[in-house]
Amino acid sequence: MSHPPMMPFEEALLAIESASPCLVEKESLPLNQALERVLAIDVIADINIPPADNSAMDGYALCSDDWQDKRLFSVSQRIPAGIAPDTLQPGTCARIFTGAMIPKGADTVIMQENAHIDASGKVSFSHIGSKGDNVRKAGQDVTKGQIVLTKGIRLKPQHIGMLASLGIEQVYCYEKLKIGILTTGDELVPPAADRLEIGQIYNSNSAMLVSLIQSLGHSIPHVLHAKDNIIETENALQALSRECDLILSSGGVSVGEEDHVKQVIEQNGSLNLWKVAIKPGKPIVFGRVFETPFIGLPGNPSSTLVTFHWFARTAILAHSGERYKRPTRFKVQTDARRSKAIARDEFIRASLTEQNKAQPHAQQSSGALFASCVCDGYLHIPAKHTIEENLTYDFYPFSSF
Ligand SMILES: Nc1nc2c(c(=O)[nH]1)N[C@H]1C(S)=C(S)[C@@H](COP(=O)(O)OP(=O)(O)OC[C@H]3O[C@@H](n4cnc5c(N)ncnc54)[C@H](O)[C@@H]3O)O[C@H]1N2
Ligand code: MOO
Repeated sequence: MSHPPMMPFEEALLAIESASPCLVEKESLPLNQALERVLAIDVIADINIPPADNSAMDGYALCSDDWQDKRLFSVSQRIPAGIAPDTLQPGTCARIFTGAMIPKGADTVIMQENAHIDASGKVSFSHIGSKGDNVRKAGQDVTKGQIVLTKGIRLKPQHIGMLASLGIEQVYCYEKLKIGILTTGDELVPPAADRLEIGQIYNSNSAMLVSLIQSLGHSIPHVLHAKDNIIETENALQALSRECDLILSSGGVSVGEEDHVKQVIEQNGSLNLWKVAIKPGKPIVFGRVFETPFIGLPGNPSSTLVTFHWFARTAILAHSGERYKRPTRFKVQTDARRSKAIARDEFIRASLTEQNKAQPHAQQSSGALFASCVCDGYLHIPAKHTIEENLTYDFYPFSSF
């Protein structure tokens, strides 16, 4: 029996990165609801930040050319933050406070720790530093007309702060994606079931997929489960397609006659991707069913996790308008050795030692989820590579996803 060639990991990833159009519209949100939402427009500054030259210190503003050692200055005005100062009288200084506007005619602020006030209230300065010291120039942070935040970023607290400092209180974000989840399998019962009958296991992928999607900030209108038959699978996919922007499933995508997801997609949509050279997680379906974009992940829980991290997450980011960046990685060595090279890119669940070496967990079965609970991330062994102590490999911490 001949087997179709597997699709290389990198090729599958590129295909998903380039073929996932944005599926959602923009909505306007007040800043207090915009945290972790995806920005739908470029934000251009229509003011300078700071708007005017201002003092970085509590002290005295003067014209640096007027300074001489021991020269006495009279204090011609007092400038707290929030008021418009007068032009500085030549040869004088102004008492000034942090954040207050620098008066015209002054170019430098001397902090009060370096000022000496005599009995008559005149001030001299032991040293002045350089011209411009302690003056925060208008626009030094952001210049009017500058693109400050770009479309596609996920808004973090510092972005919200920046928007507020531009005077923006409503911002356009992409709507959340509505993602439907389908798990499949006769052997699965919900974790709430009292006890397992012979042959049964708890449905762990359902809760795991829900939380993976929650961690990306999207909504999950429906979570369904179908027994291993065409009718239930088809009904569930049809129901999900009515209310969701995207459907994610686990299980039923292998080659056995009990694997119905693939068949239902073939009859009611289209398949784009099939058998990726990745371990764990070879069988993946990427296509459309009843007009709705669909990603079918393998049912083995570790395969579900790995293929979610690499493929579903990538597609979800793109479909939700979020700019995609490959997960952060760093180079590590490993104590492990393996002279045999395999044809698939491997994502080995591994811990980092104090010497920053990756130590693979002993149990790497695609059905075994425990390793990913006690490890730090994935050690990536590219296809056709052996594992050797003196070579370096990419390590992807789970927090990168
Ligand atoms: N003859 C072949 N058999 C298999 C192949 C193959 O190429 N030829 N590929 C294997 C690989 S690799 C994987 S991965 C699985 C993928 O199978 P499916 O995605 O069709 O998943 P199922 O068969 O439905 O289940 C696999 C496994 O995972 C357990 N499972 C499924 N759903 C859940 C869930 N929601 N929660 C917890 N556990 C779940 C299920 O009980 C099975 O043990 O196919 C191999 N076979
Ligand atoms: O790679 Mo499969 O995904 O071995 O379980």
